[in-house]
Amino acid sequence: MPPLPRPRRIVGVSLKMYFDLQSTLSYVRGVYQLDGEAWNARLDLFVIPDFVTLMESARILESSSVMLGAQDTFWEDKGAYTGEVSPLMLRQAGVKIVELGHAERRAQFGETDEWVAKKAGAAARNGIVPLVCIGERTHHNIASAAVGAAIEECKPQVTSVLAAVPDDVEVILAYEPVWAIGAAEPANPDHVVNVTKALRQLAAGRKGTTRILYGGSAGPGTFAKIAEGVDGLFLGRFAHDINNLKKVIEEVGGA
Ligand SMILES: O=C(CO)COP(=O)(O)O
Repeated sequence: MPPLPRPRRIVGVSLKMYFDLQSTLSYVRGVYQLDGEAWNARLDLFVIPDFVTLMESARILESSSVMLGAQDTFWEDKGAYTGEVSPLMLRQAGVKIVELGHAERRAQFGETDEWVAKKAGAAARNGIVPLVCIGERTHHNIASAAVGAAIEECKPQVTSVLAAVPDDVEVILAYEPVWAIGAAEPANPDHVVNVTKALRQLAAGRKGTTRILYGGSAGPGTFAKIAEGVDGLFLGRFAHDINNLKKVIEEVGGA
């Protein structure tokens, strides 16, 4: 099969719950300053702060191309759902991307593929790009077995989401092997390339853009080794130093 044309590259960071209010806003201001770098590198840049700082973050990023993301959403727009966050309101607040099904949410808050798919549908319905995190929980020692097992585990995570969103909307899939999150180093590059190539085939027939990111202890030096399989990186801790985010933007633009 001929290789599929590749979409525009994209780099972003989720702050999870690492920062307080002031440090979150100062980080978002730092990302705003990198808008020009991202433009020069011809890639999209996004930042995902917590819910509390979303409105203020939207104001900071207003005059830039940096895309604002949220860390989750509920699947209904309105109603008696105490404590949940509406995708309609996220869109009204300026959110362009919503992260769904992160491994931490799946493990600690019981997120299922079914919920993630419903949330992805709700995001798409509201004109927000779903960024769906997928990945296998355990790592097999034998490389060939590890690839096959990872693909098998990721497949239902992907297909349930693709079935829940219209074919012509953009979807971002973040391949984040659970065992590589919060680790010292990212997953083995061959493993990432082999798994993401297979995941790309699952979305091959879609009319909408599907971009595939890698996440899990990613930082400067990660992208070049896996560029064959992915369209960018989803960063965590190693982007807390904003200079690392700058380096990654340059690397992803240059690779
Ligand atoms: O989970 C991640 C991004 O969503 C990755 O986090 P770390 O890069 O801190 O491992």
